[in-house]
Amino acid sequence: MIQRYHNSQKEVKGMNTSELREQFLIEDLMSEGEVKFTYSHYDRIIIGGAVPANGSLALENYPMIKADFFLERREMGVINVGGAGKITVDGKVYDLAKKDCLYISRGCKDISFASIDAADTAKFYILSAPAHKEYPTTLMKEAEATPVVLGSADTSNHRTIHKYIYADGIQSCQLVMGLTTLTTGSVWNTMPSHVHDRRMEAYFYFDLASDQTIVHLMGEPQETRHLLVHNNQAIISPPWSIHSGCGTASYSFIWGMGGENQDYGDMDPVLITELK
Ligand SMILES: O=C[C@H](O)[C@@H](O)CC(=O)C(=O)O
Ligand SMILES: [Zn+2]
Repeated sequence: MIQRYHNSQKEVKGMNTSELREQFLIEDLMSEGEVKFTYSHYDRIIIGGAVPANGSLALENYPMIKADFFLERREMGVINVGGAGKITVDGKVYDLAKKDCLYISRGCKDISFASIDAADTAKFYILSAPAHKEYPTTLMKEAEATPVVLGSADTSNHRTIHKYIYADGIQSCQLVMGLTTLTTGSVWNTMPSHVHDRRMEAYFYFDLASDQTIVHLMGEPQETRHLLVHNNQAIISPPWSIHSGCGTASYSFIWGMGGENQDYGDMDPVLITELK
């Protein structure tokens, strides 16, 4: 498990490309046969990926969290972005097709990830946040999440948002999670952009062609920086930072948050004309 500490706005203004990437980009997340985690000190979110191939991968305990087991004091959200897979939670098996989401309760001990077909592996994107109580482990299929369509072709940001874990969806202590898919030809996400000082956010980009890229914008609204992000990579967005991106082709991404509230609409919008 890799650890990433906080950075102040002032510090970030002075960073060069590699410093920004070291702090805010997670490049190596989905690796066949492995489970990988990054512990971010923004709201103590753990960001991870599990790609089981032949045989299942167990969720192990990590000395860094000083717990008896991973979810002793934590909750977890998982979304599959690959082929069909299954997650076993204390003996109960949940089937996750692509874009299905599983919330796993605090207190669950034996968790393992598996693919149905080793030639078309599942790719599980994982977020975990500290949790003060148990909420039921709940599976939500993509079709069960009410889609919200935003943007338009005129502004190249036509996209569909699926909300899974949030105040009006799967119940959790603090985790918020969902995914957004751009319509072919649309390339802009989260524009107009926003900040939410009450919550950090992480984006995980997927379904981007391997020879394409996304110019991800971060930073204070009047002090933006960019990260060139490739398929299956994640970014960490501090609470004071915008998080928005423009792809060289269409793509999807998982957004997830931890912090003060689970109100999806808690965003302080930034006018496009005020961005610098
Ligand atoms: O706080 C919410 C998040 O930034 C995302 O849900 C935004 C998003 O998916 C989009 O506009 O496409
Ligand atoms: Zn946001």
